[in-house]
Amino acid sequence: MTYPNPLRFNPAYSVVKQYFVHLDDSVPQKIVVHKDSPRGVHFRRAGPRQKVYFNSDEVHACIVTCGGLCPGLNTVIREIVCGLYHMYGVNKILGIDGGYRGFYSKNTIPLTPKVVNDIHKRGGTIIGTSRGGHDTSKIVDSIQDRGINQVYIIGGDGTQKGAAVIYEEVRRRGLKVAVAGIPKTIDNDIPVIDKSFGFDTAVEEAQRAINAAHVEAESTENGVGVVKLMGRYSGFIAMYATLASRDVDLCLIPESPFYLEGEGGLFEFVEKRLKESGHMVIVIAEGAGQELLAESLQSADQKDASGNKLLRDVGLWISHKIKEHFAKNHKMDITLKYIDPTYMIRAIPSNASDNVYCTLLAQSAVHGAMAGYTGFTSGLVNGRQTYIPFNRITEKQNMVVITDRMWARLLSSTNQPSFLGPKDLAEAKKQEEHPTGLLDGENCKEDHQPELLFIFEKNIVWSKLCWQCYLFIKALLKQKLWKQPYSDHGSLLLVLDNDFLKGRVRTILKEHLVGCGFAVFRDSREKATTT
Ligand SMILES: Nc1ncnc2c1ncn2[C@@H]1O[C@H](COP(=O)(O)OP(=O)(O)OP(=O)(O)O)[C@@H](O)[C@H]1O
Ligand SMILES: O=P(O)(O)OC[C@H]1O[C@](O)(CO)[C@@H](O)[C@@H]1O
Ligand SMILES: [Mg+2]
Repeated sequence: MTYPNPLRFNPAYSVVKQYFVHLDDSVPQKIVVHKDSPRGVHFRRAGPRQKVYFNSDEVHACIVTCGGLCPGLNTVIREIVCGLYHMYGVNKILGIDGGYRGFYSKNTIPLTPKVVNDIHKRGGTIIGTSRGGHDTSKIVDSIQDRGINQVYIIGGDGTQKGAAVIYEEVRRRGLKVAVAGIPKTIDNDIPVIDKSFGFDTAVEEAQRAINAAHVEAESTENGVGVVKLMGRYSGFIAMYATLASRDVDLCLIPESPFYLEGEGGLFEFVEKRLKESGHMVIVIAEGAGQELLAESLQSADQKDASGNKLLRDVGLWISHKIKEHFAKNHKMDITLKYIDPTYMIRAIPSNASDNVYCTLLAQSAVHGAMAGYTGFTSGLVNGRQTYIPFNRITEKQNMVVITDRMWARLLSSTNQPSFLGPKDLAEAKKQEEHPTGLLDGENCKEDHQPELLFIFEKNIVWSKLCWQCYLFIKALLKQKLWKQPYSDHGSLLLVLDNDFLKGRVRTILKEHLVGCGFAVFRDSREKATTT
């Protein structure tokens, strides 16, 4: 059963030409394609439909926010409530208190346009958030018992995985419930979408910390300012904040391994830059260099309630290491100031452009749910609002591709080392002279014909590698993280003791190495597999 969309009588919208989105409208995921390449994945274009699946009176909606804070959460809540109320005449809207566990352990919070009127001016989330506590069957019981038929779930990669499970359970029970996600990630680590809401605000706020570090550094002789920014596995905030600032001399992100000692190392660069300019600023993403920390601090791995690895403070660690190096070698007297603005950056309200972005995401989610779509995340793809199936959002992580132009821009703006040795650079040059045509890491999955290859110790087929894998393996070799042997195959085996690195390695294995045709051993007893 469908109903005419009540928006057709809305004076604000009824004058818009072609206000309703055609059912067949779609948005391509890849916007730059070659002449003869296939059309690729397309997503449904978001927006109001001629017909809606829910009669406004029967809608009972709820909103939940999960995971860490992000600027704009309150704006999204506000705009879902106002969108449902003003555009569709829905007035039964509940806030779920404190994340997923709130479905079954807390009272709900009634939400009206009046309650949410001013909340976009505040940071945080008025309905609270949490990690852990995802009990699918209790959550869906609660949805069923309360008669909820639209569930709006705002959160990061973990939350969207949780939303996908809720959607499956709702389907299994045959309930008439729309499950809609809104992607939230200050780290910008959700794939497919152009960028996440709150990201611009975070980058803007990071400028204040970088400015402070710069002022401190340039006011003393050999002043070093270190700023730690968020970015568990993806260094986007650090990269964009660095590019925006122009005062940063060195940006370190999880995707680009580095080392401290010796030729081409970090200490050498710091010394050089201090000699040249008398001061320097280092921006470091919290997930950068975790493998180096793990080597020097042998403490047990800890996890948060959602199972995310708790990171060690890399900012504190690197500050200590730099001070220790210069003190030990009596090289020069330095003054180092460490600034950790991480929580300040995510606890603020969203800026003007993020507010508009949040409004579009929220309204798109509302239009989608009202039209009867479910199991989707509302997201901006190539500048267009779309509905993205959960599995596309949860299957991989968005990471900085260090062979993309953006990272190259950063390297050229900071003039920092790439942390590749002379031999690596010679290899890299060779690759440039005989390119495989796969300079964009993203392409390697599709363009390489997978064939079963083992990684032999001295015989890695470099020409088969995409740029990302090339740099990655080189960095691992340098850090001696490949361990011999898996003798019956004569192949190298990657043995990593540290959980964090395993996570990163797994992502790169999945995204790139397998795409480049490598066989991957899951553990020493398993057979090689190309999946
Ligand atoms: N695989 C999963 N299946 C079901 N629920 C999950 C899964 N992963 C995470 N969750 C749930 O999603 C919620 C949020 O997860 P998490 O704490 O990892 O934050 P997130 O959504 O990834 O956001 P952030 O950007 O802050 O990391 C938690 O309540 C957690 O229990
Ligand atoms: O201290 P919390 O709340 O667990 O959040 C820390 C993590 O959350 C994030 O901000 C993602 O939301 C990461 O950048 C960071 O590692
Ligand atoms: Mg997450």
